[in-house]
Amino acid sequence: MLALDGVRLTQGTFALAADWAVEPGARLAVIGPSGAGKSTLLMGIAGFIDPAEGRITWEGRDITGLAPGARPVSVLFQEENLFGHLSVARNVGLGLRPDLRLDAGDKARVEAALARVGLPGMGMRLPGELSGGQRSRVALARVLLRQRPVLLLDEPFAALGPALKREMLALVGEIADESGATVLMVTHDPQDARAFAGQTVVVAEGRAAAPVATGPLLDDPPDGLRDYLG
Ligand SMILES: Nc1ncnc2c1ncn2[C@@H]1O[C@H](COP(=O)(O)OP(=O)(O)OP(=O)(O)O)[C@@H](O)[C@H]1O
Repeated sequence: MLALDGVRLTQGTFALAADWAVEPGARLAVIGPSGAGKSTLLMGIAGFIDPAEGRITWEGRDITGLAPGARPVSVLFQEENLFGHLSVARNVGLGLRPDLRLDAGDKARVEAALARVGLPGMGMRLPGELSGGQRSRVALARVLLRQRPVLLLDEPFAALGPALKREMLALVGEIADESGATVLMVTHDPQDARAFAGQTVVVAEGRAAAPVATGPLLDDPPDGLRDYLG
């Protein structure tokens, strides 16, 4: 279980409170107005922002003081997640070994991860030689290899067209099901939330609310959320 226990995250004068927990394997959409603190929430869980108050636990273990790399967490951001000068295989290999000293077994795992995301045999290419959708798949392959139980997605496919975005969300869903990962995904698109996430966290007015069932929330949103959804 991932638990946010009386957590308060601050960035400058901005503050966000969160006090809830999610079961392992849950899929959560994180929605709310621009600037409300969705990325702040993810960065707090990932360890890029230290909470001013409270603690974050994973399976009962306090992870609040751990560096990002030591947390049971992988993050996929919206911006390009790849190094342009490294081959696709080496970009993926970074998920296994940041020093890129990959032995034969590591290389086989990289190739298997590329095959899993539908890019078999593409390892020698540079990211610039791939389409946007293929680059998203490479970033996903790296996350897959890291095998962390919590996956944080910050609008990772916002730059893709609707059909490609649906395809990528379906792929993330399949991979999350296979690995049992807990997934939190920031999105501005209610359709993504419906398609991908059984539960939704609404971030607004300085609070990341406890997750609630996505369908009923979007069918009959509270006033503040209704304004945001338009
Ligand atoms: N480095 C920073 N220093 C000070 N304030 C910051 C910093 N980064 C973000 N903020 C403020 O924190 C608040 C929350 O930002 P955050 O990026 O978490 O919002 P968001 O909900 O993810 O927005 P969007 O949907 O636009 O990406 C904003 O008011 C922002 O101005």
